[in-house]
Amino acid sequence: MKLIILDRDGVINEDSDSFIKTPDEWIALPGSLEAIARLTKAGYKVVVATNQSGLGRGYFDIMTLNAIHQKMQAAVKAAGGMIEAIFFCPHTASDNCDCRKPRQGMFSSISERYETKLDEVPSVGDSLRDLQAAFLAGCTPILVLSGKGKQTLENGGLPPKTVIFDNLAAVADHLLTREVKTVEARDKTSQETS
Ligand SMILES: O=P(O)(O)OC[C@@H](O)[C@H]1O[C@@H](OP(=O)(O)O)[C@@H](O)[C@@H](O)[C@@H]1O
Ligand SMILES: [Mg+2]
Ligand SMILES: [Zn+2]
Repeated sequence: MKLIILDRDGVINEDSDSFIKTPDEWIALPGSLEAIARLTKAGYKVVVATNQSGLGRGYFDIMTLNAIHQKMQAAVKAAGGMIEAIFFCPHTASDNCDCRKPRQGMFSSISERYETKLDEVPSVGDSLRDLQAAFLAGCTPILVLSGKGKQTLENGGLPPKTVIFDNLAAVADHLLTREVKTVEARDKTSQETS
């Protein structure tokens, strides 16, 4: 199974220091919807894992979060892609839950849901906690420089194996080009041995 795990704010859509509190505040980042469509068409299952402490803080309620995600799903579908599932942590840091990144609770849930280990699964984020949760879950941490990504890079301390791309479109380019090269290499090898 080809799986990719995406952080939401700062990767798919613009982030805000005052949180994304309404559907109107949800604005897709340039190229992100098309990137999800390309990954979908290439056979990737696209899953979102997002910290949404705004719920626990009372900045918005679950109906509003669902409306934000309906808008995101409609935008992705209109671009020709699909988000298979959205996992979110509603808690604040003081709740000390297991699902808030950098803890890996959401990643364990994804592994259970899809009955697959997450070794080397690409996991894209703009915050250090996204990368830490991904690394702990055995994924390949991918930092994008959109959202808080540039600040995350400047702050340093990235987990081992982290790879860095400008944005989600560049991540899709990399993953899909790598696949073509793999196929070409396989074809070349099979031609040489035939
Ligand atoms: O990037 P993802 O995980 O999709 O979502 C991040 C949001 O839940 C919010 O997370 C908050 O962090 P705290 O929860 O206050 O530490 C802040 O960083 C906000 O700017 C941000 O919008
Ligand atoms: Mg983020
Ligand atoms: Zn949680």
